[in-house]
Amino acid sequence: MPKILIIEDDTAFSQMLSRFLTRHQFAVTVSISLREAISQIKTSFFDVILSDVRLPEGDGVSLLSTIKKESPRTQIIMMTGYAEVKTAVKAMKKGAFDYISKPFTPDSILEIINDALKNGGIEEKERIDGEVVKASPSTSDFILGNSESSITLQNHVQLVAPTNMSVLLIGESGTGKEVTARAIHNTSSRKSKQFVAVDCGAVPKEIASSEFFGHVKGSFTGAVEDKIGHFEAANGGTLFLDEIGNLSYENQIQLLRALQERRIKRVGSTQEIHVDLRIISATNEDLRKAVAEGRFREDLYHRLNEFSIAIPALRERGNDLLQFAEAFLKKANSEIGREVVKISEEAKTVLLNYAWPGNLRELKNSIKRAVLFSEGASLEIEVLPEHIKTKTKQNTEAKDFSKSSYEKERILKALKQTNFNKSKAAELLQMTRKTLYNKINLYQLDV
Ligand SMILES: Nc1ncnc2c1ncn2[C@@H]1O[C@H](COP(=O)(O)OP(=O)(O)OP(=O)(O)O)[C@@H](O)[C@H]1O
Repeated sequence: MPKILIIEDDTAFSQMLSRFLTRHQFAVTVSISLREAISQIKTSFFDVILSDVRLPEGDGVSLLSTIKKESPRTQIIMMTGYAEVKTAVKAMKKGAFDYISKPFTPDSILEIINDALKNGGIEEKERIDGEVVKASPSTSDFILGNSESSITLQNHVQLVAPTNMSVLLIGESGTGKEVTARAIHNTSSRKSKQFVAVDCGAVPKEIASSEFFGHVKGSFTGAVEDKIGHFEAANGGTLFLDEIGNLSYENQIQLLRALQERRIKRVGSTQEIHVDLRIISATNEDLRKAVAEGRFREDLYHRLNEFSIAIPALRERGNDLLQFAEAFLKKANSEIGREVVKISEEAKTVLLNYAWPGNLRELKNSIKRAVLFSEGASLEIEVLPEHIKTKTKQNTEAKDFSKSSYEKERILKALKQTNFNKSKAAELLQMTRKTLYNKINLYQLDV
């Protein structure tokens, strides 16, 4: 169960928030002062800290460096009043994950927490900790697009969704593989059952069996209670295996066996459990190459790849980019309480001229930041990040980001620029830290 620390001196508000988050299966601790919060952080680990900006003993931003030092994996979300946006921006520059303006809606706080957990490499939405939380089928935000590549994508999704075929989604980071997997699940007959997403790169090899198949109490040190695994959690529904290429060879064998037999055993148990699930997996590397190099089992590759879908890079989606940008603008407005109603023509030209190596995720983040810096009702060129204005498709030339040599070079450069601070490098590269760690492993970078 993800752990959240709320730092807030308004006790009525913190109690209400605490009750709400507890109902949504978070383990919540509340601190009413900075001093109390510091002692909590020193003694316990929190996945996410929600801190008020203004606290009686000082500003919540001053806590950031202590948190980053004591617990670098913890994601911090600042809660602000409308007048405190500048402080929030300062907090984000100092490493806070995001901020939210008070008053906020229950949906928006849940969404930011989910994003923060994802950023920290924790799969939250369908977390499995003795109990299963149903994924919310959020297709309402899903944008189809009108470009040829978007239409082909849509046709493939429609075609394969009603079947039981295993689907392999192939695309660069941030192109929307997880969103597509959810769309397939939500259009399938399994939609009323669980969609469970697992980041295979984040599952430590040693405990992968327990993560996938569960365990019984006492089966190993640390198995203090019975736990169901991802397979059982997704029973009847869809299991989404993200970054499948990162699964160790040994774990590939276990996965293949479970898929062939459609039966699993919890670690430490002899009882077989029948599982009926659909597998959707995703990769941003060429798995055929991994097979040829002996890093990925061919039999598993064929089992996962009954149908493959290439998710187009944003630069291949033509003017759909503006449709995405406008939808992200609306979303950012509602999340951060702004009313930027349009994107200026000059800013649109800049957006269309940039190559977007980080794809939709990079566009979404750039629009959100631009909304944050916008002062009027129109998003102007000035609030767009500098590199977007200078690095156009033309001067990025044919340096296709999907080509690993270019990507590796870019990652190394960003790491050097940030003095090997991975959070900052990930920010610069417009990718999540999780993706950066995966890529460091993939390219075997010694950093
Ligand atoms: N069709 C879409 N409509 C609206 N938003 C989208 C769409 N596709 C992707 N997004 C947004 O783009 C971002 C990246 O999407 P997603 O996480 O699915 O990408 P991914 O390819 O799985 O990334 P990674 O390889 O890094 O795991 C998310 O914020 C998602 O909400």
